Amino acid sequence: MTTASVPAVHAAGLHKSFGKVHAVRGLDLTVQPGEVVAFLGPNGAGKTTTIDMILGLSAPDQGSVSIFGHTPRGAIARGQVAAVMQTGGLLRDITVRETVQLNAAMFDSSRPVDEVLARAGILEIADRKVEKCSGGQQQRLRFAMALVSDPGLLILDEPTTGMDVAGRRDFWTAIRTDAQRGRTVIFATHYLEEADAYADRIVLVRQGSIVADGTAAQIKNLASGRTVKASLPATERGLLAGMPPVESMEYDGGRLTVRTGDSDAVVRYLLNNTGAHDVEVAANNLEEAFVALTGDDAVPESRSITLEGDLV
Ligand SMILES: Nc1ncnc2c1ncn2[C@@H]1O[C@H](COP(=O)(O)OP(=O)(O)OP(=O)(O)O)[C@@H](O)[C@H]1O
Repeated sequence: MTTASVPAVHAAGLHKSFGKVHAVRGLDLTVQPGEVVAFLGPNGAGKTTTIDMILGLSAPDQGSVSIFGHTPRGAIARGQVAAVMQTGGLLRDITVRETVQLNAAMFDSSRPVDEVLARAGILEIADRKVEKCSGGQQQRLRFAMALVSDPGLLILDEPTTGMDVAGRRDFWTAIRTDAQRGRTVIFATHYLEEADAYADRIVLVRQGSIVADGTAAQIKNLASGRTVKASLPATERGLLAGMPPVESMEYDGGRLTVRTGDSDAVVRYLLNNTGAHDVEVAANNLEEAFVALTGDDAVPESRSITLEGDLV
C-alpha cells in the first residue's frame, strides 16, 4: 500500500461542462492519506463527473488533479488507485475466484487472490459463477477486484445502489475494516446515513460546487438544526425583526415556531429582548433535514448559504 506523505488526492480549480450544463464549477479538494471521505449530494450535483476527472476517465476543462503526486493515469498504471463503480466490469460465465485471478494478472505485483476474496467477504463463494451471485455479492466482487493491486486510494461511486439494508451494511463493514488498515477511501453517495456511519469527513456537493466540508458530526448538526417554540404576545411581533438569521419563522395563535441552526442564539434573543415564555427547543427530524439537503428538490438558497458560512 502507498505510504507517501503527499496528499492522496489534490484537485484544484476543476471545471467541467457538457454543452450548456456546467457540471463542475471551480471545485477544490485535498484528501490526506488514510481519510475516508464521503462525497454527498443530490442527483446531478457533479459527483460522478468529479470522480471521473479524479480517475482520469475524463479531462477537466480547467484545473488539475494529482494522486499521490502523479497524474491520474500515472497513479493507475502504478496500481495506486482503483475504483468500484455501480455496474459493469464483470464476466458472467467465470467464477468469482477466476474473476479476481484475471484482474491480478494485469498487475506486475498483486495481493494473493484468496486473501483479497477473504477481505471482501466472498471467499466462501469463490467457486460460484458470477451470474449466480446476488447484486450485493457482485459488488463485493468489484471490491475484491479493486483490492488486488493493494491501492493506496480506493474510489467508490455509489457502490451500494440497489442493495438491501443488510447487504449495504455488510458491504460497508468490509470497506471500513479495510480502510482501518490505512487505505484512503472516497465514496460518492446520496445517503446521509451512509456518509454519517462510514466517513471521517463529508464533502457536500451541490450544483458542481462544494457547499460544506466537515466531519459527519458537524454536517449532521447543520443538517439537523433545531426547532424553537415559544409563546409571544402579539404586540411583540415587531421585535422579531431583530432576531439572528434563521431558516424559517412562523407565528400562529400566540405561538412562535423558529427553525434554526443556532438555537442558543435564538433562545438568548427571545429571553433577553422579548416577553417570550414557555420556550421549547427540539431537534429536527434527521430524515426531514436529509431530504432537504440531498433530495431531488432544489435546496433552499438560505440553507446552502448557512452551510457555506459555517463550514467551508
Ligand atoms: N456525458 C454527459 N453529457 C451531458 N451531460 C452530462 C454528462 N455527464 C453528466 N452530465 C450532466 O452533468 C451534471 C452532473 O452530473 P453527475 O453525473 O456528475 O452528477 P452526480 O452528482 O453524480 O449525480 P447522480 O447522483 O444522479 O449520479 C448533470 O446535470 C448531468 O446531467
